[in-house]
Amino acid sequence: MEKNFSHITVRGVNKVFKSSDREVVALKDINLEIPQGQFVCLLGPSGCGKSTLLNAIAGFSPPSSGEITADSRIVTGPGPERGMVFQEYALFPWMTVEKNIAFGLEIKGMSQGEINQTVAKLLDMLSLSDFRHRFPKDLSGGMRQRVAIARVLALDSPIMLMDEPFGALDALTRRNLQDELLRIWAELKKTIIFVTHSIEEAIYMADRIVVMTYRPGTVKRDIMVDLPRLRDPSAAEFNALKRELGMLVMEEQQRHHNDEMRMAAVD
Ligand SMILES: Nc1ncnc2c1ncn2[C@@H]1O[C@H](COP(=O)(O)OP(=O)(O)OP(=O)(O)O)[C@@H](O)[C@H]1O
Repeated sequence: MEKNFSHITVRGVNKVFKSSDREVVALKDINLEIPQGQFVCLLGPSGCGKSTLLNAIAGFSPPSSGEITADSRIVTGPGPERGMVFQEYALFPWMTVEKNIAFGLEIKGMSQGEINQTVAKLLDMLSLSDFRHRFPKDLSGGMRQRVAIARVLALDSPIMLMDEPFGALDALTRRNLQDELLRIWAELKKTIIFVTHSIEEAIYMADRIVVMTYRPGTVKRDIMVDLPRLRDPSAAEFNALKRELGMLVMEEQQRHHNDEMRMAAVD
């Protein structure tokens, strides 16, 4: 039997949303092979299907047709090998930071000793130790997102799916967390699929950038980024790639705009 070396495969995936008066082809014939340990950014303007694709890989919303595998198993729903980090933190407001991180481990039935050890390691890794007894409402956006990342890391999933995780943060906090995530990724060798509509963020973070088209969502360009890390956003190569990607994204942004104008004329 042929061995599957890709950590995630997406084969011939289509997704159509149907309502009484219209049909939206959110994904059309998406094919991706993602090896273990790769950091992939899905890039494109609003509405090009980035979240739809991520949710299909997460198993939250199955494709209309096609097949997705993770760890060589067909995805039919959420699974422990895939952890998800959302833009909106998704923390339990009634639990402290350490309880939020411990929650998934308690569900898994881990012993209290092991839980304490894992939580302490993650608090340290994400510089949260001084905040362990705080509730989410008493944390900044950046700190909350650190807790959200720690929660997913606690489950030790080899695959992390991240939907605009830093989209709501100010520029400085965002860069800080980007650096933390790169450090954790290098240390723990996770496979990461990271949705963003920031071109700079994609170039700063990714091994590979998949640029998507607006309606139907297809793969417009699949680019390997081989700039040395840590990347310097002021470097000439960084900016050359930024210009190239800017053109690609702008074309899709324009299609989005034209579509909205057409819809407004019909309504
Ligand atoms: N539940 C749904 N029902 C109907 N249409 C949907 C649904 N979810 C998404 N869509 C449509 O599918 C297309 C892709 O949406 P999706 O949210 O995946 O795009 P995106 O690239 O993630 O955008 P954003 O950056 O704004 O989150 C859009 O045209 C959207 O309107």
